[in-house]
Amino acid sequence: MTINAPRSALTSRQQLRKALRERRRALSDTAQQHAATAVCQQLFTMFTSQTRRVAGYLANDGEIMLGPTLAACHQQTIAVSLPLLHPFTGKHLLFQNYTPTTPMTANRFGIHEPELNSTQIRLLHEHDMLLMPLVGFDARGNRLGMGGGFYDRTLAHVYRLKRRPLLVGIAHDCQQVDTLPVQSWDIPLDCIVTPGQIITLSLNI
Ligand SMILES: Nc1nc2c(c(=O)[nH]1)N(C=O)[C@@H](CNc1ccc(C(=O)N[C@@H](CCC(=O)O)C(=O)O)cc1)CN2
Ligand SMILES: Nc1ncnc2c1ncn2[C@@H]1O[C@H](COP(=O)(O)OP(=O)(O)OP(=O)(O)O)[C@@H](O)[C@H]1O
Repeated sequence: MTINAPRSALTSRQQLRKALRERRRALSDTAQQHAATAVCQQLFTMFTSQTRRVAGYLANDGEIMLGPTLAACHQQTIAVSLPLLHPFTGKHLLFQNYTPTTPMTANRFGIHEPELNSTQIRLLHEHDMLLMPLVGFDARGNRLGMGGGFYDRTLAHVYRLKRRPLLVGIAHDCQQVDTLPVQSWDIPLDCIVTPGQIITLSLNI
């Protein structure tokens, strides 16, 4: 598939990404800890007795930490997966089962990910919820990520699945902007969770 976008749209996306990444990196440790706890509480209002497996991430670059959420999932026997960069394409993500004893390794961005173990890979449809770190978002559910297109490529066919995970963006409130330029390849989110709000965008919730 060839994906084209006007140069002006790409530039403003890049400028916005830089500004919003600086904004979240500027948050204090205390603000980060409050955010992590608040998001954990928000997410646990969304989990149900049917929630069996959630894909998270290990925070990087000022993203909201999911430590409290993943620990609470572990306690409540909700299985957790983490993303790892696809070893062959390098452009997609795989999701692998994660427990506190999983061997980890740093990927090419310095983010820790599970060491590849094919028996522990979990497919998209095996997840009830995918928690995706956002660089920016708007109230309509448009999302800006790190710019690698990893989530967009990985989720390109998610709507064709018979059973699919809820797509939940996680961000600080200060990452909200009025309107984000939309790209043709963007995958709409079902919901955005911040420490201060839950924005519901689809009827699936
Ligand atoms: N915590 C976390 N894990 C994640 C993601 C994420 O956004 N957050 N990803 C979501 O996609 C994937 C990794 N994607 C990333 C894309 C760009 C950069 C990044 O820092 N880029 C640098 C340039 C780095 C380089 O090329 O050496 C930069 O833009 O400054 C990091 C991760 C998989 N794991
Ligand atoms: N389905 C796809 N197939 C091929 N390339 C894609 C696809 N989706 C996105 N891309 C490419 O990925 C690049 C980054 O996209 P974009 O700026 O939307 O990143 P992002 O949404 O911030 O990143 P991410 O998905 O990693 O969070 C774009 O250059 C785009 O061409």
